[in-house]
Amino acid sequence: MLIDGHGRTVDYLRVSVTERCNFRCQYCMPEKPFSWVPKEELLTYEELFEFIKVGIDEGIKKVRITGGEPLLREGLENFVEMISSYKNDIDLALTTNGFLLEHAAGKLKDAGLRRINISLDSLKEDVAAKIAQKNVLKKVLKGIETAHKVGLKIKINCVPMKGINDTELVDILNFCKEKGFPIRFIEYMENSHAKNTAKGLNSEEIQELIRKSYSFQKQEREGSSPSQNYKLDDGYVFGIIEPHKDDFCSTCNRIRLTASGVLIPCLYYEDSKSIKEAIKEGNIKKAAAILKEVLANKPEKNKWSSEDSNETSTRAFYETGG
Ligand SMILES: Nc1nc2c(ncn2[C@@H]2O[C@H](COP(=O)(O)OP(=O)(O)OP(=O)(O)O)[C@@H](O)[C@H]2O)c(=O)[nH]1
Ligand SMILES: C[S@@+](CC[C@H](N)C(=O)[O-])C[C@H]1O[C@@H](n2cnc3c(N)ncnc32)[C@H](O)[C@@H]1O
Ligand code: SF4
Ligand code: SF4
Repeated sequence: MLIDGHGRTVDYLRVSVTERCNFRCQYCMPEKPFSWVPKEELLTYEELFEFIKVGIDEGIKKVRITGGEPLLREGLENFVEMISSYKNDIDLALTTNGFLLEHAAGKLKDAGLRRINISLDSLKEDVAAKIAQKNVLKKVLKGIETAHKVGLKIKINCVPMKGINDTELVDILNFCKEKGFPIRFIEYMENSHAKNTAKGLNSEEIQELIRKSYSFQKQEREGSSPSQNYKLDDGYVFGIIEPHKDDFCSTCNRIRLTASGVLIPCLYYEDSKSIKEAIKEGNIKKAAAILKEVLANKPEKNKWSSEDSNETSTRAFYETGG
C-alpha cells in the first residue's frame, strides 16, 4: 500500500501520454507553448508501462490516461491493452476532449478501456469554438455518441467561465441528464499558462445558476473523489469540483506521471522528480524508491484554497494532465 507523508492512501495514478493538444482552451493552453518536449525525450508506451507496473504492484488501483490530448498519441489502444491485460480489475479510464473519439472509441473499448471522461464546455457551436479556439462541437458530440454506443461509461467535465458559457450550465446539465451521463462542473483553477482574462465561476455561483431550474441536495462526500455531488429531486446527480475549498485535498489519493517520466505529487506545485533514468536502466527498485520519496513529500494541500484569492499555479494543466 502507498501512504503519503500526511497519512493518505495513494491508489490513483494519472498518466499524461502527451502535452500536445489539438485545442487551445482559454483556461488551459490558449497559445501554443514556445516549444514542445521533443518526441525523443518522451518515454515510450513500454517504458511508461514499466512504471505503471511498479505502481500497480505497490498498490495503485486506478489508472487514468490523460494529456494534453491523449488521442493525439498514436497507438493509444496498444497502451490501454498493456495495462488492462496486466491486471484486469484495474479501474482504467481516459480523459479526452472527444474530438478524435469517433474513430478511436471502438478500438479503445476492445483494448480494455472501461470509462471515459469527456470535456464539454458548451452546446453552442460559436461558444465552444471561442473556448477551444477551433470549430469543435460537432466532432466532440459525435465522439460522445460513438463512445456511448460502444459501451464506454461516460462522465462529462465542464469548466464554467464568466461571460462565456455561464448562461448555458443548465442546458449542458439537461443534455447530460437526458443521456444518463454524470456531469461535473470544475471550478477554474488559476494558472499562469491560461489566458489572463479567464475568470471561472465558484461552486456557489454554479449552484445559484442551477437552482434557478432545479432544487437539489448536497450529498455525503464519496471516498477520495474530488467531486462534491448534489442530487436533484428526480435522483440525477451532478458534481462540482471545488479546489478552492479548504477540505478538498484532505482525501487526495493521487499522483501524476508526465509523458517525459516526471512524477508530480500535486497539481498545484512545481515539485517533481524524474523516474526516467531508473526506468531506462530497468532499475525497478530505484523507480519504486523514487515513487515512495515523492509520496513522502506530497504537499498537504494546494494554494488555490488559501485566503489569498490571487493564488495562481505555475504548473501547466496540459503537462500534468489535469
Ligand atoms: N485541484 C485538483 N483538481 C483535480 C484533481 N483531480 C482532478 N481534478 C480536476 O478534475 C478534473 C477532472 O478530472 P478527470 O480527469 O475527469 O478525473 P477524475 O475526476 O479523477 O475522474 P473519476 O475517476 O471519474 O472520478 C481534472 O482535470 C482537474 O481539473 C486534483 O487532484 N486536484
Ligand atoms: C488538461 S485536460 C487533458 C485531457 C483532455 N485534453 C481534456 O480536455 O479533457 C483534463 C481536464 O483538465 C481540465 N482543465 C484544464 N485546465 C483547467 C483549469 N485551468 N481549471 C480547471 N480545469 C482545467 C479540463 O477541463 C479537462 O477536464
Ligand atoms: S483542456 Fe484539454 S483540450 Fe483543452 S487545451 Fe487543455 S489539454 Fe487541450
Ligand atoms: S490540489 Fe494537490 S493535494 Fe489537492 S487534491 Fe489536487 S493533487 Fe491532491
